[in-house]
Amino acid sequence: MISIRDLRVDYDNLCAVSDLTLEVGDGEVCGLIGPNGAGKTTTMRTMLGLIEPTYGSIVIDGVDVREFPREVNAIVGFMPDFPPIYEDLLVWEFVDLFAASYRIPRRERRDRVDRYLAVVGLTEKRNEGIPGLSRGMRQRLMLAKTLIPDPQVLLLDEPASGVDPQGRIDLKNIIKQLAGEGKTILVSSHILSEMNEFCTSVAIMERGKLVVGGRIEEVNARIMGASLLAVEVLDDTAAFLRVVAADPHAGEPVLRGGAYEFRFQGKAEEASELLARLIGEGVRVASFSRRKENLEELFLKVGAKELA
Ligand SMILES: Nc1ncnc2c1ncn2[C@@H]1O[C@H](COP(=O)(O)OP(=O)(O)OP(=O)(O)O)[C@@H](O)[C@H]1O
Repeated sequence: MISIRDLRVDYDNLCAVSDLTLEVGDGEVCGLIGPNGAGKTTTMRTMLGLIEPTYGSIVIDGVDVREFPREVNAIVGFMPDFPPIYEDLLVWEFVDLFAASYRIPRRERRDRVDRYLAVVGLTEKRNEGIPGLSRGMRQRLMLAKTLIPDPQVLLLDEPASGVDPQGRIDLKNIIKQLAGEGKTILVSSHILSEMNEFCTSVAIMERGKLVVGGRIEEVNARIMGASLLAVEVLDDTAAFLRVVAADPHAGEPVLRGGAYEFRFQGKAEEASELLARLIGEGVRVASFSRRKENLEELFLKVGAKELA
């Protein structure tokens, strides 16, 4: 469990994180999302006790980071965005090196190394050299290394950055599996498209501040509305606009690429009733589609300050 309260972090004159309150429970994957410079890395480094906060508290699994930074290090596994990697080792040797640094006895090490290579899907690469690994495989190797001490909490800083699409799917599945085992995971990204598939909650940061946060469904319901409707009408736009304006679930239509788009807070049945009313009023509907808004659109909106 991660619990951050009223966190503020300053670098000299720059406030990198301000008023950040965030909770991530066991078995949860929280997506820490924001553009470059939003404060994601600073937040993670502060959670590790590497940066002293100006004020606020961070408690991880009941341990206060400020008071007991060493204890926190035993609970948290951190994977930086571009971690150093020793090129002249074999895959298993790299993980074994870290197992040795955690003083895991030699006889237990082999099992431990093989277990985590299997978790990250690198068993087949066990005896290969690191230079031959793709960026995605390197990230998985770093994850195996991070998992060696069996941390309850994982902080993954942009793990998918520079990774190809298949590599991202692999990472996503591994993260899901780890959450399924009850780990608490905070994963940062500025690429949103795949985050909504495996995160249980999101915290969207912009210039050090949390702009929106909460469980994915709540964020969907609160901010994005249930769905987005796109309707293409042939002629009678006035009648169309009148019917939509009278619908309690519909937001204001905006003409985009020949179709009117608007947020719709109702269910599928209510969307279907709206379509029936439009047709009943003589509006010639050429197309009518309803889709869920995804996080990427939310992020664009957040960036565009539409939520103010
Ligand atoms: N060591 C430092 N000294 C001074 N300013 C810093 C330092 N590290 C980061 N910053 C500044 O703090 C702000 C937050 O940076 P941070 O790296 O936490 O953002 P981020 O969301 O992780 O971005 P990125 O995706 O680029 O890593 C930025 O304005 C950055 O320039």
